[in-house]
Amino acid sequence: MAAVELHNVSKRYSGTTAISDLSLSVERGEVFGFLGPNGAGKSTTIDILLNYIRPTSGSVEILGKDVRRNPVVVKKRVGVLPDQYAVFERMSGRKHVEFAIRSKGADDDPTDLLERVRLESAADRPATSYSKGMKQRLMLAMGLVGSPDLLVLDEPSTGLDPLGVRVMRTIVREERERGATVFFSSHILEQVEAVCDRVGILNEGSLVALDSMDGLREAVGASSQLTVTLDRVTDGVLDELDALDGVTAVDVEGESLVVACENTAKASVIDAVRVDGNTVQNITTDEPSLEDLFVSYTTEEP
Ligand SMILES: Nc1ncnc2c1ncn2[C@@H]1O[C@H](COP(=O)(O)OP(=O)(O)OP(=O)(O)O)[C@@H](O)[C@H]1O
Repeated sequence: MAAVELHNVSKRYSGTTAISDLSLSVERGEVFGFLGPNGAGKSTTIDILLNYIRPTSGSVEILGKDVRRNPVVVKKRVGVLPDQYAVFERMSGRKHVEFAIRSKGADDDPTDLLERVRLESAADRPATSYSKGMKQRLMLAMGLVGSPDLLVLDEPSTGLDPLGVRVMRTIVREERERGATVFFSSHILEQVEAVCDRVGILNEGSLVALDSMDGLREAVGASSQLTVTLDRVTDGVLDELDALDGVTAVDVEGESLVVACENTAKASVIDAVRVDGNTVQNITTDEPSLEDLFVSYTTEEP
């Protein structure tokens, strides 16, 4: 049984399509990164899967239950770190956690939860006096109440200090070890890269990539750009490169050739440019990063 299933979900606001026919399945025990630039539709998707808003069409199942037909069951088994939150006036961090425990009918020890998010020394201060990162860690402690089967983290790294980023990563790993599923949304690839098993990239309301981190790395690593500076660029060199398998583009910049090619073709490129007795003066390679891949998926046709 999947932890999260979206079946052909669309959401239209007057004049705006926020989500378009989105289908997605997240397995139990998986840490899933939900990536996309601002306005891609991440929060809308999360609001639909948490049953905060109704989709225009399509349906959502969480842990095998339709969220519209079983809202209470779903709520009990899901922990959320929301994108937007406010703390209660005059209530300490500890009181916030105790409130969450009561609301969920759980029996967690508030001190344990506050220690997990490294707020033990500030636990009895009013939460209104916390920094943004501390408030976010407090919300995370509240999301962990009741050992949820699914933890939904909406943009969890915004506003976090380095300690907060470490706490977040540790907790995601601990939750995965416990067997929980984590659905982690972010517009920052680096933050999902460190913890996620699989990522989906959302752009303008549609999923444009869905792969394991390793799969994405392979896709990125499969091609690179070589810049080869020669003593002179001859027609013979260009003909040789044109004829090579795995070369996708060649640009001439003065005495340099900028060659886009598959990684496996790099050695042949270096051999080919030596035709006509040319001498190689310099070679540099430019490997695209996962960040480049994210940008390419979200700004142009991949
Ligand atoms: N209540 C609303 N009324 C009208 N349009 C909305 C509403 N909520 C979201 N939208 C639009 O839907 C689209 C998706 O917004 P959404 O907030 O889901 O994106 P996001 O990926 O979460 O962005 P961000 O990273 O900035 O939070 C945007 O074009 C947004 O303007």
